[in-house]
Formats: sequence, C-alpha cells, structure tokens
Amino acid sequence: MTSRGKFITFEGIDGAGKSTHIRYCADLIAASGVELVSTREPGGTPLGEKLRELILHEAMHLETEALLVFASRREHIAQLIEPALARGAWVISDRFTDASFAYQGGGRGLELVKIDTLANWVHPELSPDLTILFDVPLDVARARLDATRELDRFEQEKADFFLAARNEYLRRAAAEPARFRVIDSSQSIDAIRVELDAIVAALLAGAA
Ligand SMILES: Nc1ncnc2c1ncn2[C@@H]1O[C@H](COP(=O)(O)OP(=O)(O)O)[C@@H](O)[C@H]1O
Ligand SMILES: Cc1cn([C@H]2C[C@H](O)[C@@H](COP(=O)(O)OP(=O)(O)O)O2)c(=O)[nH]c1=O
Repeated sequence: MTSRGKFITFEGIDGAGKSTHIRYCADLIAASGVELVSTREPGGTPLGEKLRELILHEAMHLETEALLVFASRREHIAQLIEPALARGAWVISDRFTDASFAYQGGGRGLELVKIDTLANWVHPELSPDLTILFDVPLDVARARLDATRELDRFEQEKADFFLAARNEYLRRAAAEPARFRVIDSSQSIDAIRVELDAIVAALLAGAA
C-alpha cells in the first residue's frame, strides 16, 4: 500500500522570502524522486484563484475575509491537497491555516476562537507535518517588498499589522515546536539554503 505523502507549509510575513525558498525546497524534494505538488493559498484551484483575486484586491468585512480564505482552503483540500497526499505525493503549500491566525487573527484582530472554529470545521483531521516559518524583522521585509513589486491589500498594511502577524506566527511556533522550524530569514539566501538542506534531508530520511 502506498504510504501517505507529507504536507509541508511555508509561512512568514510578506517579504520574508517564502517564494524564493519554496522553489529551492521543491527542487530538492523532486530531485529525490518523490512526486511533489507545489501550491499556494489563498488559491491552488481554479475557484480558489478566483477567490484569491477578491481576497487580495477587494475591500471587505473582516469576517467575510476570514470566511473566504477558509472557503478557498476547503476547495483546495478537497480538490488538490487530500487527493495528492492520499496517492503518496508530497504537498508543499505557500501558506495554510497558520496564515489565517497570523493575518486575520494577529493582524486584523479577529478573535482566535473564531479561526479555531473554522479550522476545526474545514480540516479537523489535517495539519501540516512540517511548517517552515521564515521569520524576519519588519524593516527587512518592507525593504524587500518595496524593492520588488506592486503591493496588494495586505502588503499595503502598516507596521502594526505586520508586527502583530509576526508575533502570532512566533506564538504558534512556540506552542507547537515539533511541527515548526523557524528560520532567521534576515540571513543571506545561501545561509538559509544550508538550513533548508538539513531540514529537507531529515524529512526525506524520515520518509525512506
Ligand atoms: N535572504 C534574502 N536576502 C535578500 N533578499 C531576499 C532574501 N530572501 C528573499 N529575498 C528577496 O526579497 C524579495 C521578496 O522575497 P519573496 O520570496 O517574494 O518573499 P515572500 O514570498 O515571503 O513575500 C525578492 O526580491 C527576493 O529575491
Ligand atoms: C492563506 C492566507 C493568506 N493571507 C494573505 C497573506 C498575504 O498577504 C496574502 C497572499 O499571500 P502570498 O501568496 O504570500 O502573497 P505573494 O504572492 O504576494 O507573496 O494573503 C491571509 O490574510 N490569510 C490567509 O489565510
């Protein structure tokens, strides 16, 4: 019988370097011969990508925002994540439910108990096997964003928002040390890759 694949999520405030390092980790895992599905949230399915457009660009009530990220997630799990894990593929997702706690909870101030309720409804059984948190001071993240791209509705938020999001990520990492690996993302890309090499090697060894 095929063993279930591993579910790995990447988290961090905008500009922490997730996208940069996901590609690197995806290549390492795929090179080992494991089938790998690389995806993102909000999004990951045709409907989820439409919801992503709304979430990132339309002003809306805070609870509408939370419901939409979980609606996108519900579809993502049903259409892509669960089928992939069940057939033995590994799934890497650029963000998952920790981002809802950090952004809707920490950043926007939605009661965490409401996010817990949605998480328990949408994926009572599913939790990442590993979450890599790219942790970076706000000014470093902001400088990287300003240098590179047009900012969406979240990226235009003020420092307080990102400080609260970062703190919520760190709080969650401290509460679940077995699931999280926290990377100091103010280091150089090469230094971070050395840490990622060790994390991925340990994961692949565990699955062998
Ligand atoms: N460790 C790093 N040192 C310097 N620049 C970085 C580092 N990590 C990422 N960058 C750059 O910062 C920008 C934002 O990175 P990105 O991976 O898109 O962040 P995220 O996906 O977390 O928002 C990109 O231009 C990227 O090349
Ligand atoms: C998954 C998720 C993302 N978000 C936000 C965080 C990000 O600012 C935004 C999009 O994430 P991301 O894909 O990291 O943005 P980019 O492609 O610009 O790097 O969505 C939430 O607010 N809640 C969530 O549950």
